[in-house]
Amino acid sequence: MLLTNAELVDGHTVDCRIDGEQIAAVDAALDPAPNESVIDAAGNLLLPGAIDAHVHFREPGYQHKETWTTGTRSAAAGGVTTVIDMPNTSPPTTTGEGFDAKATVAEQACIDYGINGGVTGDWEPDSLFDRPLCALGEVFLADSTGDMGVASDDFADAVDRAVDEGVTVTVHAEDETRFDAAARDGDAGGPGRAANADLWSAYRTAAAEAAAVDYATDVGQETGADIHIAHTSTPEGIDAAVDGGATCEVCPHHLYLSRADLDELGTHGRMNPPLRSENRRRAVFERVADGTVDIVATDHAPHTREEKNAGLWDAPSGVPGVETMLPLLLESARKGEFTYERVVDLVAHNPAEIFDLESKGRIAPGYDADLVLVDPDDPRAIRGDDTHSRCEWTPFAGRQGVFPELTMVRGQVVYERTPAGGRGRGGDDEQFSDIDGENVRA
Ligand SMILES: NC(=O)N[C@@H](CC(=O)O)C(=O)O
Ligand SMILES: [Zn+2]
Ligand SMILES: [Zn+2]
Repeated sequence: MLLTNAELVDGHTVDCRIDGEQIAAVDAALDPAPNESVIDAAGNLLLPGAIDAHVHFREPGYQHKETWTTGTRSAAAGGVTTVIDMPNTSPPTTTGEGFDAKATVAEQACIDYGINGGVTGDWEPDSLFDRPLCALGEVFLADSTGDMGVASDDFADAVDRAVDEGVTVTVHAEDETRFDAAARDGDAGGPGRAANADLWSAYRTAAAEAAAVDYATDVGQETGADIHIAHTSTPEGIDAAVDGGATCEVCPHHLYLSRADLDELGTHGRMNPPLRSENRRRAVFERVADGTVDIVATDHAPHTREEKNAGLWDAPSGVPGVETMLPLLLESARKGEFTYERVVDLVAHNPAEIFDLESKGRIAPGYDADLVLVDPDDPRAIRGDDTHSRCEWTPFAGRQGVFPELTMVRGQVVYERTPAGGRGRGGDDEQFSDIDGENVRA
């Protein structure tokens, strides 16, 4: 197959030949071979498929929130060709058996994936490390969805083990002892007392993040482990990660939303770590734009609308995001808030490097043909009803995103939007193919 006249983020216009699952050649002009199928990509930007290094696809255990089928379709429609799935499912991915249960359902994936191993007081590292794990984590230094918070000793032991096994440790860094209990208990959300969603941000303090990042990076430096700090939400947390020799990620919700949005979002804006002040959001944005932050990943954490509509203290934490990450970043690039090269670093080059996805993340001969075509000048409104996640809502409703025209995984078109039926999203003009996603470690 030949993609012709595609523009790369460095401004070059190229033809790209795909042979089977890999990119065979990238050149200014390639002649189609007899019988070679040709896709004219003139006017489109050609990007490496995005790697979302932090998703919760909920299966096994919580299929009413998301499944591997709905989660990976949502990913494909958003230009994500590889995901790394987190262990807080049921059973949790903390034993060999737990891993196998997830590996079986993950075969429904229509994009490629990695499966992480989780750590709890009673995890079974021996059987777990027998399996083709992508990384360890997220290891929860504070409770979040799934109540998998670990004690410090267990964390340190797990990091030791990860060093022996040569895997990266992704850390959920919040220190519960630094939460502001008064913010919670001052408005316990009891009968008749509506708890304001902003109290979640007041409760799970910014200081709790920086303290936990310091702790995790200390353990990392003592052991020589590769520590990756998940979903950093504050400039202090990012700077602590960098100072401590760790890599870090920022989620779209901490880039584009702040406490100022909570009036509108209500409990749908509750996640861990929580939304921060507009000042902190801007400082986080700067660190993403200037390259301080290594990756953007979504922490795609779907819950049903019904679940999210419970009172503040009862609603589960987490927001979906796998489908809107690349579109939001491309819209920022379109508006000049950062460069297209930066976008590709954040969602392709850097995650591939951090998580040792050797055949992924680049448009070059020999790499997997995980590719996305977008019309960079055609943003659309984001709507919950248009997304393909089972939860069918998004905290980014009303914002603009630049969505893929076509997404390809290892040379197979998995998602395509055809202009024929008018170019609205979510209509008959979208097509998915049920290709067989593969475990990146298997
Ligand atoms: N981020 C969240 O608020 N929730 C995540 C868990 C997590 O990443 O902490 C979830 O699985 O729901
Ligand atoms: Zn987390
Ligand atoms: Zn998470």
